[in-house]
Amino acid sequence: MSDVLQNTGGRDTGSGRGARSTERTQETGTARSVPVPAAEAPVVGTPAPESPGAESLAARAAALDAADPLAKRRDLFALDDGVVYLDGNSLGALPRHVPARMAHVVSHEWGRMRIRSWDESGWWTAPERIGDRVAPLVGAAPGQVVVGDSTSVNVFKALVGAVRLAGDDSRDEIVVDATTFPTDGYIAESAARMTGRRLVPVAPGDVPAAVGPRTAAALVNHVDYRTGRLHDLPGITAAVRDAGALAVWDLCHSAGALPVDLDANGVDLAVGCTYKYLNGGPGAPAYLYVAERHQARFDSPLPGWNSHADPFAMAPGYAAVDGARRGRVGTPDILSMLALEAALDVWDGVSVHEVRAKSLALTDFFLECVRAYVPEGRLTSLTPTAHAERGSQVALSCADAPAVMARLIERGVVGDLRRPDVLRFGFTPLYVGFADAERAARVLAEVCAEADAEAGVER
Ligand SMILES: Cc1ncc(COP(=O)(O)O)c(C=O)c1O
Ligand SMILES: Nc1c(O)cccc1C(=O)C[C@H](N)C(=O)O
Repeated sequence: MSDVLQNTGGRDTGSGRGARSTERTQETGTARSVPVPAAEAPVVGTPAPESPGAESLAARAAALDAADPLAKRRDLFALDDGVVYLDGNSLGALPRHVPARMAHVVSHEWGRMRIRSWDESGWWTAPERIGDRVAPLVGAAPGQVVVGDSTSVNVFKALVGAVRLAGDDSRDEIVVDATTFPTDGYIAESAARMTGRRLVPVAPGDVPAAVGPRTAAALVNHVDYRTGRLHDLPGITAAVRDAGALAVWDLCHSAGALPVDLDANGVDLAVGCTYKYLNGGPGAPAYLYVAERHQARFDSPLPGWNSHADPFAMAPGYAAVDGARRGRVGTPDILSMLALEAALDVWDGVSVHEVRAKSLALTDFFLECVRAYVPEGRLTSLTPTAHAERGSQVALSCADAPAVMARLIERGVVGDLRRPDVLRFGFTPLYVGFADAERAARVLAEVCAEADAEAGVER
């Protein structure tokens, strides 16, 4: 391979790691064994002379940043100048204005208004109001997205709801993305058992061939959390629907990073989190999309009182409310929900297409810098080079990934580790710039060289 990086295009590297068994041993976003970076830990400020081409790449980065229409958005976020934050695909950064907004919510709406806030501060309608703020970011017309609960819980609602919408008992299979983030796989397995269906795990690319008259629903991740591979949402959705089944998408790693176009692609149901590219904060509520055409028949497996047509009647029998609100369950987590609502302000005036263009330029440039700085064969890229197959993260693998990520974080380049050997770098176009990408690659090269020197490896 002539490339400095070997590229496995996001496919299994053949190292004997079954996707499932690896995924079941995931650690928290920043590997627990990795020291938390000091907020002020500086990154090397000037190009290291020994890095080939560093000066020209640094100059190119400066020019790209100067021409970047989104560059100013970074000022909206609380970030440390000396740190390159490439972990927004695990936890998005804090928009600066959120603490003051939350101080008002806590001291005034909760502290002074107390119970009146359910009506007068708009708490009761927050799930659907904020759903309508998320909707344009995922290409949905208003009235189809409701915010609340975790992604895991919404996967359950969406998948069981999809099987019920499919109706026909002869549709006795649920197809699931075999490379999925584990929670979706666990819940799909449970949903299959509960609904008396057989679970059929297949790679996303094989879903069109796997669906047929026996398929009730297919659950697929839009972007693979480990490799950063972007799956073909339009093509897979069309194949699933042509088979008479329902397409359910997990958008955790795509919403806020690239256009999703749920309505235009005829997606049936979708879920996603808001704490990654949407910057809603740790544990921010997730969302559920139910296409309008399905809403009247959507039969939630969690019919709590918040989705009752007349919740305050407190009637013993359940009667579902109309619309996206049917996806609600119980009392929403108002503080997290209002933090998310405030955080979404950073999207005002931003086009998702502009974000996508910058995301691709950033990941291209990062890969170019890694190729220039890191000796050939030291790292293997798991992220596809084709734009049509790439999300907004770069995943690089090497045998000593845990030690490499620990050193990177010590030096202020914050990515994360997915055991056993994946270094993940998330590029969040609203606050990551080209100079960040160049610095991250340069520090990565230094760290790899140090680790090699200590291990007595010559390249
Ligand atoms: C693709 C995907 N789905 C689901 C989840 C988990 O969702 P939650 O823990 O918020 O329920 C994550 C990340 O945590 C994820 O990356
Ligand atoms: N949700 C997380 C958490 O509560 C702690 C640490 C990490 C996370 C994550 O979101 C992990 C993430 N979904 C991933 O892609 O690996």
